[in-house]
Amino acid sequence: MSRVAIIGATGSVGCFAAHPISEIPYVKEILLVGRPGRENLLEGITRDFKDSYAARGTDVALEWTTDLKDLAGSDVIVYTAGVARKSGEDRMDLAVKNAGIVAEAATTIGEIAPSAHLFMITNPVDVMTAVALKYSGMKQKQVFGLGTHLDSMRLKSLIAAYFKVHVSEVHTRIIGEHGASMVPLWSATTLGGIRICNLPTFSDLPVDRMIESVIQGGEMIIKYKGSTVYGPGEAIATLVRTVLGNENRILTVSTYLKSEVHNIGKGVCIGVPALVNRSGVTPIPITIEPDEVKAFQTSVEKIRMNTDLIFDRLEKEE
Ligand SMILES: NC(=O)c1ccc[n+]([C@@H]2O[C@H](COP(=O)([O-])OP(=O)(O)OC[C@H]3O[C@@H](n4cnc5c(N)ncnc54)[C@H](O)[C@@H]3O)[C@@H](O)[C@H]2O)c1
Ligand SMILES: O=C(O)C[C@H](O)C(=O)O
Repeated sequence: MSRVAIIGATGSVGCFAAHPISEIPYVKEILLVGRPGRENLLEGITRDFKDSYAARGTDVALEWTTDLKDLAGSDVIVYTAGVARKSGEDRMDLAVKNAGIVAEAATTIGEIAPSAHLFMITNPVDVMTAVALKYSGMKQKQVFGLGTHLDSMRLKSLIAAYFKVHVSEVHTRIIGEHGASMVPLWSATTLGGIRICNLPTFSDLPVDRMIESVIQGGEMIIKYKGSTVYGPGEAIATLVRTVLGNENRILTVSTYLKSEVHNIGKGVCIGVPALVNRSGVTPIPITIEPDEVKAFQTSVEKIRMNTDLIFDRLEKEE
């Protein structure tokens, strides 16, 4: 039975994620991690959750801490600490601020919990995954980010609604940046197992409008309600369950690329389809259409440039 730690647990997404994570059958302990000075808030959140566990009949031990040393023995560490964007900002605007926070924490995590899986949520998530990987010194398989999994779920929801089918009938994937340069893989999108491009009605599908809606998905929610919570929270729990349950699912997460996608993106952390199980995350080799290759190349270069800028800056600060 496993222990999951959530860093940034006083924040919107970290706090909510503790709820679906507590429903995962393999989870026996949850540790909520917050900053010193937030003790009362952490105690209040913990008491409130414990009431919900009693009401639901959940047998999970829940504790809180402000000391990263308590991460020892964690199986999965979900990292949600850092600043969130406000409406009108780009996720990349958070890179400098959050990189410093992530680099410091990742260094400690690598020392305290070197065999855990480190699962990054903090934005810009692709760049933060690279920072966490470098500064934790952990293995590539162990450090991954939510990447374009949430974007893929947003597209899945739009396609299901358009065709009036259950979401489970839709398989789709967005790869690349969790941001404006994301790349929808229509070539890998199926409805009831049939390639969507082979459906007579595919030409009517408002693909551009759908992708724009996914790109703007986070922005619109932040504009209307302040932060995205339930979508990312459930998506986080899916990944935690897949790892702890050794479920061998193929999910689109941010991971360290070698040559898996047309030899593009070596050394960059970005969203690609990956096998997810108890050993961690392994990107799977794929072949995609020429226009998708071109768009993925553009997305990779954007993330590579921003990651290099952040690494330079962090090195200068050391
Ligand atoms: N990848 C995704 O799909 C996805 C989804 C949702 C949120 N996010 C990102 O997750 C992060 C958290 O989002 P949120 O809405 O919960 O934000 P929030 O402002 O509600 O919470 C931020 C959390 O980080 C902590 N924090 C802030 N500055 C810190 C610092 N200097 N050191 C340590 N901890 C610090 C806060 O105490 C709080 O617990 C943001 O970067 C956001 O963009 C990513
Ligand atoms: O959009 C954001 O800033 C939050 C998150 O990345 C999301 O897509 O919900």
